[in-house]
Amino acid sequence: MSTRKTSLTDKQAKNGTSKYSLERCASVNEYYDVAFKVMLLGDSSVGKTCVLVRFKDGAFLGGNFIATVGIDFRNKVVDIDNLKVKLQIWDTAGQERFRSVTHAYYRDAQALLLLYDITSKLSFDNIRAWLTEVHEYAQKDVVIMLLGNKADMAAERVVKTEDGERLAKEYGVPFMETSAKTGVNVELAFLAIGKELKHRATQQQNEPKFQIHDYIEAQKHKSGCCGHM
Ligand SMILES: Nc1nc2c(ncn2[C@@H]2O[C@H](COP(=O)(O)OP(=O)(O)OP(=O)(O)O)[C@@H](O)[C@H]2O)c(=O)[nH]1
Repeated sequence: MSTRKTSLTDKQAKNGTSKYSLERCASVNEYYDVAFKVMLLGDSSVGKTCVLVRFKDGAFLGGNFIATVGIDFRNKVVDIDNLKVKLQIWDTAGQERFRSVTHAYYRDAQALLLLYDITSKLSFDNIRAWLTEVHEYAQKDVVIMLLGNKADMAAERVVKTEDGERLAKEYGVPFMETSAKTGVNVELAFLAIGKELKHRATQQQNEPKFQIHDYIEAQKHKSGCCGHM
C-alpha cells in the first residue's frame, strides 16, 4: 500500500500537536456493531483532511497547507439508533499524480463524500470529472454526498449555494455546505451517511426506506441553522 501515514501527522506537527498515533492505538479495540468504509474525494486543498480532523477531533487544522500523499485513514465510532457504527474514513490525496493509488480503494468504499471549495470555481467544475471516475471505479450502489466546503469564507465565495444544489440534484445526491473551520454541517454530513449505510445494512423488508434528503433537512431545521453556512 503506497500510503504515507505520516501525512496527517505532518499537518499536526505543523500545528504543534502529536496525539494522533496514540488515539489511533486507543481506538483499535473500540467496540462496534457494524463498520463501513467512507472515502473523501475532491481536488487538492478543498479541505478533505480538515473536514476529517474536524469530525474526528472537533479541531481545525489551520496554518500552512500540506498536501496529503497517497491515502490515509481515521476511524470514528458513532451511535446511530442505538447501534455502534464504526466509520472507517479514507482521506485521499487530491493531487492528480496520486490518482492511480486512490483508484484502487474506490471499490471497497460504501460511501463517498465528494468535496469542492466554494472559493474555487475550478474545484466545483471538476466535480463532474470526479463523478465520472466514481462511476468507473466505485461500487454501483455506493452512497454519494456532495459537500461545498469552506462555507465560512463568504467574502471569497465564487460558487453559489444554488449551483451546488443544482448539480447535486442533477446527479440525485444529497448536498450541503460545510466548514471545517467553524464545524458547520461536518458532523451532520458523516452522521447522515452513517445512518443511510446503517439502514441499508439492517433494514427489514416492511420497514419504510430511510430518506437521507429528509433527514438532512430535518436536522438543519432542528439546529436552527440555514444549513448553508
Ligand atoms: N477557511 C477555511 N479553510 C479551510 C477549510 N477547510 C480547509 N481549509 C484550509 O484549506 C487548506 C487545504 O486543506 P486540506 O484539508 O489540507 O485540503 P485537502 O483537500 O486534504 O488537500 P489534499 O491533501 O492535497 O487533497 C488548508 O490550508 C486548510 O487550513 C474551511 O472549511 N475553511
